[in-house]
Amino acid sequence: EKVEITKEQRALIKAILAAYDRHQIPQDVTKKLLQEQYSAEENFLLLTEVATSQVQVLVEFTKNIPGFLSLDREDQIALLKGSAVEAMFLRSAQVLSKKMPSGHTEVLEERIRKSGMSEEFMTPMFNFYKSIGELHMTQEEQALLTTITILTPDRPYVKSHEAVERLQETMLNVLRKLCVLQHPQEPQYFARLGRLTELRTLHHYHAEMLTSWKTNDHKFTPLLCEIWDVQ
Ligand SMILES: CC(C)c1onc(-c2c(Cl)cccc2Cl)c1COc1ccc2cc(-c3cccc(C(=O)O)c3)sc2c1
Repeated sequence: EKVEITKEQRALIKAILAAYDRHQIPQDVTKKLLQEQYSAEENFLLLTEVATSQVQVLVEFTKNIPGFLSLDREDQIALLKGSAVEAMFLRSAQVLSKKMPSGHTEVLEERIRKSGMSEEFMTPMFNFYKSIGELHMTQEEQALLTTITILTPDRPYVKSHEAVERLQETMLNVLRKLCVLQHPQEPQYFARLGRLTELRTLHHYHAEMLTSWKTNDHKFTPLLCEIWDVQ
């Protein structure tokens, strides 16, 4: 049967896309990735700076997700803490899969590979980046996928599970229709997007990455310590 996007769903896509485009890491932060010299310390510091800026951007973006601010306040925090790593994998994946004209791709890959991270995380991380690159997501799909990741009901300490689930379901319905309309040649496309739940295993790896950095006495910013419960 014909897939129709309703007026409300179109308004939802417009609001989420506008928020996604409006909240970006400032140029002066991302420009440093291109300029500063290379060393494990410098790379780690730059990645920490960009990640911190990305969290600030993520908080602003999340506040513009229709319905998010009407959730219980503690649940809003729990959703942000629970999804930050996954949202940042998605964002850095856009950069690494040459989706961004900014020319950061090679530089970012180099700095991530040489940031003092244990080798064992490189393979799963760059496999994920490769699978994202092969999806050729549109801007709307990226924005909606980030929104759906943030609105995952089963994060630690979320109390009103149903309220979050209802919001996420609304967004999933829109994304499902978008995928059919924007990738008619690939009926499995939405299912492939769903397989990004491998994001969760990356989240698990990331917790170990943080520990390995910490044991090597790497410092994080107060915001990252708060959102990742480190220190
Ligand atoms: C604290 C730090 C050492 C760290 O710990 N774990 C991770 C991580 C790593 Cl490695 C990989 C995945 C996820 C995480 Cl969370 C990080 C670095 O995380 C980030 C987070 C966001 C972004 C956005 C970027 C970016 C570049 C150019 C342009 C743009 C743009 O949006 O224009 C964005 S780079 C970048 C690096």
